[in-house]
Amino acid sequence: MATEIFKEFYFEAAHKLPHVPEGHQCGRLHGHSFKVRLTVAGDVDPHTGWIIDFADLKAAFMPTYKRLDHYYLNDIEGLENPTSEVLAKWIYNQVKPNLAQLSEVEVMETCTAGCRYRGE
Ligand SMILES: Nc1nc2c(c(=O)[nH]1)N=C([C@H](O)[C@H](O)COP(=O)(O)OP(=O)(O)OP(=O)(O)O)CN2
Ligand SMILES: [Zn+2]
Repeated sequence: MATEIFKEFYFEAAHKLPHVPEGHQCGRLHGHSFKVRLTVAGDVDPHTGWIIDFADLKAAFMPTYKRLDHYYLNDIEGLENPTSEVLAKWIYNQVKPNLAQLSEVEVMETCTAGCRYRGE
C-alpha cells in the first residue's frame, strides 16, 4: 500500500477548552475555520487507476461534516473537551465505519497548529 490519496474539507465551529489553566486564552469561547484532511491508503486499481473515487471519500465524510459545521463543538457527545487531539480521533472513529481504507485524519485548528491521528 505505497499509495495514499487525501481530500481536504473546511468547517466553521466554536469551542472552548474546559480544562486549561485559569486565564488561558483557549478557556474563552472562540471560533476557528477548521481544516480536516482525510487520507486513504490502498492499492491502485489497474482498471480505474484510483484507490477510491474522491467523491466517495467526500460522501463518507459528509454525515460527520454536517454534525460539525457551524456548531458549538463542546455540545457534541464525545467533544466536551474539543482539543485538536480529541477532535481528530473523534472524526476518525465517526468516518472509519463508512470508509474502511481511512488511514489518517489531520485536523488543523489554525494555520500553524494541528494534529494527526492514525487509529489505535
Ligand atoms: N495540544 C494542544 N494545544 C492547544 C490546543 C489543542 O487543541 N491541542 N488548542 C488550543 C486553542 O484551541 C487555540 O485556539 C489554538 O492554539 P494556538 O496555536 O496557541 O493559537 P494562537 O493562534 O494563539 O497561536 P499563535 O500561532 O502563537 O498566534 C491551544 N493549545
Ligand atoms: Zn481553539
